[in-house]
Amino acid sequence: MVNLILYGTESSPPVRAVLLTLRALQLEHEFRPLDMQAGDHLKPEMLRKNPQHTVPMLEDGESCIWDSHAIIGYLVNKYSQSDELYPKDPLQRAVVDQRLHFETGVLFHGIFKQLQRALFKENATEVAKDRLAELRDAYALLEQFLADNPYLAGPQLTIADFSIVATVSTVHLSYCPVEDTKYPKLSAWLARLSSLPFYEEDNLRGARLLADKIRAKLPKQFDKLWQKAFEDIKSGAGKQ
Ligand SMILES: N[C@@H](CCC(=O)N[C@@H](CS)C(=O)NCC(=O)O)C(=O)O
Repeated sequence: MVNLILYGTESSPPVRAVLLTLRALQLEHEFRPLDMQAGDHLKPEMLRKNPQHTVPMLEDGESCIWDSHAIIGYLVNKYSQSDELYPKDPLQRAVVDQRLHFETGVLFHGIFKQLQRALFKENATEVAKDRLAELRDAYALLEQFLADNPYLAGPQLTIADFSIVATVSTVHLSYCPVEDTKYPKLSAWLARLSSLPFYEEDNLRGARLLADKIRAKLPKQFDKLWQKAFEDIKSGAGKQ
């Protein structure tokens, strides 16, 4: 009997990576929402469970595990009958791990968190050109990761796809659309992930929540052309 409790907020990309994994593995769990604005994650009982006070945080019986990448690997290792989502073969696993580290170091902490800090802590009203350039470089790398395969770590869906789609879909909907003409493989991959039956509930809904907050902070960057690109994407996003 599985006794899993996930703490977090659905707008958080790493939380959504865990939700996607739980769903793909059909694992029963309880989701305990935390109000991050109100500082729920900093309360003493939460700090005892996770001194780093980040979400997602997973409680499995007596054990607490945090960092989405550690959590999603753990879930497959412990609960999956098959190793498809996180292959045991050393080389295949190294490719998945590389993608997971890319998400942590480059996409999330290198780019996305910097943007969030600028917008929500420093009250910036534009995405700095350097930040956009870094993100486009990251998109170009992802395009290369997808050169020979439909998924980021090979011919089959893995936890690397869940981790990266949670962040990429958020920036795609908020300030840097994955344009089909520039990044055809990445755009097709996003559509492929979007067609998973649980994608809307476990990722898109939360991604939209956060993207709406980010876009509201960027009034100057939304001239008519820019706006139109987003309207097109938004209206098509649920159908992909
Ligand atoms: N690399 C971590 C990032 C976790 C993270 O920074 N989460 C944010 C929410 S998106 C958070 O908990 N921020 C609150 C804090 O750091 O106190 C992961 O993948 O779990």
